[in-house]
Amino acid sequence: MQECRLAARDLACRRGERILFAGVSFALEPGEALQLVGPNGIGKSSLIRIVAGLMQAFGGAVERTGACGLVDERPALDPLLPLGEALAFWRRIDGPTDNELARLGLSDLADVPVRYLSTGQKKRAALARLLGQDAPVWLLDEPLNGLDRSAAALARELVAEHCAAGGICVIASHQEFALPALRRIDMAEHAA
Ligand SMILES: Nc1ncnc2c1ncn2[C@@H]1O[C@H](COP(=O)(O)OP(=O)(O)OP(=O)(O)O)[C@@H](O)[C@H]1O
Repeated sequence: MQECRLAARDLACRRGERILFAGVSFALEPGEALQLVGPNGIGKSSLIRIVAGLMQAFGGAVERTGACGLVDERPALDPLLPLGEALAFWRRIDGPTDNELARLGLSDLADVPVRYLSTGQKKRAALARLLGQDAPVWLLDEPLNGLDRSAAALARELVAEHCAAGGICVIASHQEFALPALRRIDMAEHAA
């Protein structure tokens, strides 16, 4: 696993004219995970996007060592391509990987265009892409949404394995995660 660290100092976020949150700080070392909790609209996804570098913070700073992989509701897979080819596109960039299709129970869907996949199958495909990416910092926005019980159990297992291997994970989720080194931030405590 590539070296990794992730820290946020006094982060604040503004969307439109509204300050969503302020004063969010954390520091994660290899093997540690952070769960963001709080009601709908409090700013969990916004915080994930700031940490991913997709949105500018209104205040504060993020320091990250190591590549990050993001899973949110928009899988980075070409909707027009069969799933196998859509993942192969990334494999050409990320390098060869173990058979992540099989791990996610997607082997039979390699020929199905991404746009025809169900919600849960798309989420599994996004997790397959994440595995292939081999990034030490995982940013997971509602990773269990749409997954059936066994796929949700697998996703939790993947997160636990990733942390056990020295990775870092930030998870925005309303579901419980049981991890040895899990911290929680209740975003409601930082609402501005
Ligand atoms: N482009 C935008 N301009 C203004 N406000 C926005 C924009 N995008 C999102 N918002 C608002 O920012 C707030 C926070 O949204 P965000 O998706 O970060 O919340 P969340 O905590 O992840 O919610 P959920 O639990 O429903 O996923 C919401 O009130 C949303 O309407």
